[in-house]
Amino acid sequence: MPGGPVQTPRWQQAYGADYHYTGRTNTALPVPPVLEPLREWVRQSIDPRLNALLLNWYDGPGHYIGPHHDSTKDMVPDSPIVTLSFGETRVFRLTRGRGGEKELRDFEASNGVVFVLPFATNLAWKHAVPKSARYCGRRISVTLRAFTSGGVDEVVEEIAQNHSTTC
Ligand SMILES: O=C(O)CCC(=O)C(=O)O
Ligand SMILES: [Fe+2]
Repeated sequence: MPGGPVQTPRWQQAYGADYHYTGRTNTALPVPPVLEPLREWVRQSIDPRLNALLLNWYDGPGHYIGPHHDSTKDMVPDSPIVTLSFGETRVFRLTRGRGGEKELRDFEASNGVVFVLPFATNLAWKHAVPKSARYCGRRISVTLRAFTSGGVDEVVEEIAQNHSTTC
């Protein structure tokens, strides 16, 4: 159904800035306090421009994300995509090319691991978190991206304005 709800084989929620992917939008909620320390740590340790969060929950063998490039619409040029992994260990897979020419790199996304995907790598390689019958637990990934507009600061500003009183 064009523009209507679509099944996603995992749970997903954006915070701070709407997240666009494959023609769809995940509408953002304000960043909850529980995620602020993660956002701050990533901004201080990796890149202060990272302003938007996306959470993915993978529950059991049926949940996955297929090979894709992250959309760079509204993304700050040359900013990295950072992924924090929590819970069940999964494979984070990079692929490039097709058929016999296909290159594949698997990384272990275990609890507490941080991946930094440079902007150019996202353009050159697809990434995926494949499904497997051996998964029985839950993995939560927190990804951070830098968007030129609609970032966390604007959301915070908007909330402040909506809740400001004149008296
Ligand atoms: O869960 C992950 O590690 C990857 C998530 C992802 O690729 C995405 O949200 O675009
Ligand atoms: Fe992605």
